[in-house]
Amino acid sequence: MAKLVFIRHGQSEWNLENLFTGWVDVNLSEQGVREAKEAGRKLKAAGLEFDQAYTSVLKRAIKTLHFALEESDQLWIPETKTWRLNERHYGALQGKNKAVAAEEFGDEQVHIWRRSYDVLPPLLSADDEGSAANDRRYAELDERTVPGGENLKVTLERVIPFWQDHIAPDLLAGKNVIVAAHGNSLRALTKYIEEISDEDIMDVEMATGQPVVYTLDERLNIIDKEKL
Ligand SMILES: O=C(O)[C@@H](CO)OP(=O)(O)O
Repeated sequence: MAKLVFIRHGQSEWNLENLFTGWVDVNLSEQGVREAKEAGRKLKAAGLEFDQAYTSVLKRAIKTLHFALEESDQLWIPETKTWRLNERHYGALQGKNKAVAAEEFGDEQVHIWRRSYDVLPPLLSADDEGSAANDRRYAELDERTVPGGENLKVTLERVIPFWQDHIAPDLLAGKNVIVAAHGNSLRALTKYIEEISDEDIMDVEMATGQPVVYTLDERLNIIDKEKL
C-alpha cells in the first residue's frame, strides 16, 4: 500500500498581504517557513518515508518541500519540478488585493472568481509585462499553452496529465510520494482522486503547511485519509 502526501506551501508573503498570487513567484513568509518545518516534524513523527517528491516551479512550494524534507531527514530523495503543479494562473487579478477587489467588483463576483469550477478570471495578455510568456522557466511551453488566466477546470486539465504520467505510475510501483504544491493545483488533484463534484469542490480548502496523507491500495483506491 503506497502513501501519498499532499502539502500546500506554507504561508507566502502574498498570502499574508491578501494578494491574488497565481504564477507570481513570491517567497514564504516567516510564518510560512515555520509551518513548513513543522510539517516536516509531523512527517517524521508519523514515520513517513518517501521515495519521490514532486513540486512546482514556484519557490514557495519548492522551499516548503525542502524545509519539510530537511526536518524529516529526507532531503536526499529524488525530486521533480514541473509547471503543471503550479498554482492556478490568476490572470489580470495577480497582484491585486482580494479585499480591494471585493469592494470594486462585489463579494459574490470575487468568490466566483476564486472558487467557481469553470469561470475564468480576467485574462492577462501575452504582451503584458507580467505574462509567463516572458519568463525563461516557461520557455519550453508552446505559446498557446502559456495561460493568460485559469479556472480550476483548466488547472485540472493540465495537472492530471502529470498525475497520469508520473505520480500514479510511482504509486502503482509501490513508491511513497510527496507532492508539495498550491491551494488550487492540490484542489484539482484532490477533486480528481476523491471524485468530488464540480459543485462540492467549491467548499474544499487546503490549509497552508498541513500534510494530507492518503493510503492507497494497489489500484489506487483510497483506503485512508488523514490530516497531520
Ligand atoms: O492567490 C492565490 O494564488 C490563491 C492561493 O493563495 O488564492 P485563492 O485562495 O483565492 O485561490
